[in-house]
Amino acid sequence: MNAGGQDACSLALGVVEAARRSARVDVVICPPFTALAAAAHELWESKSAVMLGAQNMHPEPAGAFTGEISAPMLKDSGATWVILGHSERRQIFGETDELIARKIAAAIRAELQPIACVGETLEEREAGKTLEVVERQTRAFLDELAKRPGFGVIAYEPVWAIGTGKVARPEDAQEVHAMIRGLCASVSEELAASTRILYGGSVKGDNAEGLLGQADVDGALVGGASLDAAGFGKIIDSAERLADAAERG
Ligand SMILES: O=C[C@H](O)COP(=O)(O)O
Repeated sequence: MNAGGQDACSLALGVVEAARRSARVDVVICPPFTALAAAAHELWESKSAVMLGAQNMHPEPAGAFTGEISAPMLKDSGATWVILGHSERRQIFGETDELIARKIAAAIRAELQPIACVGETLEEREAGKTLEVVERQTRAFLDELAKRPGFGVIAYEPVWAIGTGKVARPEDAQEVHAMIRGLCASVSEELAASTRILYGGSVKGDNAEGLLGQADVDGALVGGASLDAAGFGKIIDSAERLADAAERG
């Protein structure tokens, strides 16, 4: 519930400018529902390659679900992506693995690209259960992602790192990302090769390169730092530098 209305439009335009410096990085902005249509208009007017996503949706396409937003409604607003299973949805609103899998299936059916989130709490990490928890959460929706390899992405967001300023060490993020990649490979090599796995949790301009430089970290899901276009631009620049270096070998 940040940057609604006009804030979202000026922020979107700031991101559009920052993204123009990058030729290789895919950028998606996910404003609140109420700002989707206005942000879509700004992106269209500016002829930007920046894409638009929402932060949640209901699994049913229509019906008596007062106050909910469906995949077709998001598409009408101009969104082509949707974040699903964010830890705040799991923790505050009690969303289960099963419900999140239904939402992911519904998004794919509606041609919306899901950003499927997983991640352990501090308690689970301290109990040594990180890999077990993330594996359970990932397995719950993997068959849905496998129906369209490369269409959806997975975001690993340790709950203790979200909005806290406590970023995961790059090697710790890599360990979890490698496990998720392995789960994808257990379904198919195509799924493993084509699924982008993002890291989220206190990503900022000054720590992005270390995280994005890990073998299985393909991108970032950015919260707080995305509320400032200049700061977000530094993350895009880091990704661009790494992509450039990879291309040059
Ligand atoms: O939705 C964004 C992620 O939860 C990360 O948030 P953060 O970058 O503020 O830690």
